[in-house]
Amino acid sequence: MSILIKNIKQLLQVREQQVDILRGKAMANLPILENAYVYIENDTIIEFGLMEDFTNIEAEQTIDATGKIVLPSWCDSHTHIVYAGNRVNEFVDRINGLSYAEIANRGGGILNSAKVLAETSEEDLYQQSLKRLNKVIALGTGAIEIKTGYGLSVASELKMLRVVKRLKQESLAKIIPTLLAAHAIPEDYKNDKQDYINLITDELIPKAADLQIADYIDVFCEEGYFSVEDTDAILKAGATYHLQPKIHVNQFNILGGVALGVKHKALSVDHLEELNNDDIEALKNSDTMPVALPACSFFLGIPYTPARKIIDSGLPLAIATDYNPGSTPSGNMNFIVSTACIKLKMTPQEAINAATINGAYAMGLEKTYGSITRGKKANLIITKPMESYFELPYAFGDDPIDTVIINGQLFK
Ligand SMILES: N=CN[C@@H](CCC(=O)O)C(=O)O
Ligand SMILES: [Zn+2]
Repeated sequence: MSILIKNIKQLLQVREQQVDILRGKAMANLPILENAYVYIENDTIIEFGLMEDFTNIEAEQTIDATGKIVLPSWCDSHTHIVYAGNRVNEFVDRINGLSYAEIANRGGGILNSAKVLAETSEEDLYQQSLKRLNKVIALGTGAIEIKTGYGLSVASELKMLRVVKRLKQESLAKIIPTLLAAHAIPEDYKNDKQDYINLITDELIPKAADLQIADYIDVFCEEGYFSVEDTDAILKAGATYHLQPKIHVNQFNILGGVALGVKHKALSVDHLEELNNDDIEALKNSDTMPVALPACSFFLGIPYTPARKIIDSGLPLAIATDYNPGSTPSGNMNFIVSTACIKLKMTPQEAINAATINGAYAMGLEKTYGSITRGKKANLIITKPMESYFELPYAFGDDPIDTVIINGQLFK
């Protein structure tokens, strides 16, 4: 199958040379071609350029993108989209004054999702998750990380990983599985946290590694969940099985998880709603990507990650949805890009870089996704007609997308 997209008003994120990561000031540069074309064959970007340099290419399908913007599909590097049911009652409880922590302390929160997931068949869990996955692909996401963490037992965590594996096999989108068994202390272990940690390090990690069913390891390093010492032990066990960390840190409290993540060569440290100078210093001269999750801040009413401080310190930044039933029941990357501009004070150029190339980096996919580069995967968004790409973040809450191409195939 070959597709030619012609008369593109603005072609965004055009990189002649491979770029792995954008840090600091480099995030302000979003390379664009005005009045351009892209040619794809099967699942690969073959050629692109200006219409004035276009010499006829015979394609099986030609799309006229007059007045429209084309860009690489979004790379969402942090989600929990495999879950069962929802937590809409807790949403109402929070409106009525309870905090996220108070709900969790009453046995709600992650434990509530774990209980429902345990009672849900694997097939049902797959179908519920597939619906969400297809919804976010139609919203422009072409590569997505999916975490476990609502299993909290060997059997249920493996059930979640099998569901992610099936999504990965059956979807056109690129899917990256992460083992987040250390998401909360299960009810049965509430007085024996160490026993649960041992179960993760001695049983679950070796099993997941043996099945080659997880690419990364995650821990929720937070008061009331896993301490820095717990996180250290779990990441050490993960390293034995070559599972690189991508961890939840600094969502509510600064415990020292950022420096710990850097010490363990984490691919990313995510959340960072709370961040101090020691954290910034720890991230300098590292290859760890800070990841902001602005929709979580929006939904919970907690501080936004200080993106300006991060970028102005010369660090890179990625943005992701955190799609999950408790703190972010939305996987709309278009909204994330808007929120990054409106609330994190990122420019449209920085936000789009954070949601494409840097998002790809935060999943280890920077060589194959995240930019319009010859040889990369043909995952593209064609927008509805607009004056300029600034309208993408500006018209927040709109669905700006006309067509989605995933792996060289028309999805929407
Ligand atoms: N903070 C930990 N995990 C999720 C929320 C999980 C939940 O509430 O179900 C997050 O990233 O926000
Ligand atoms: Zn999360």
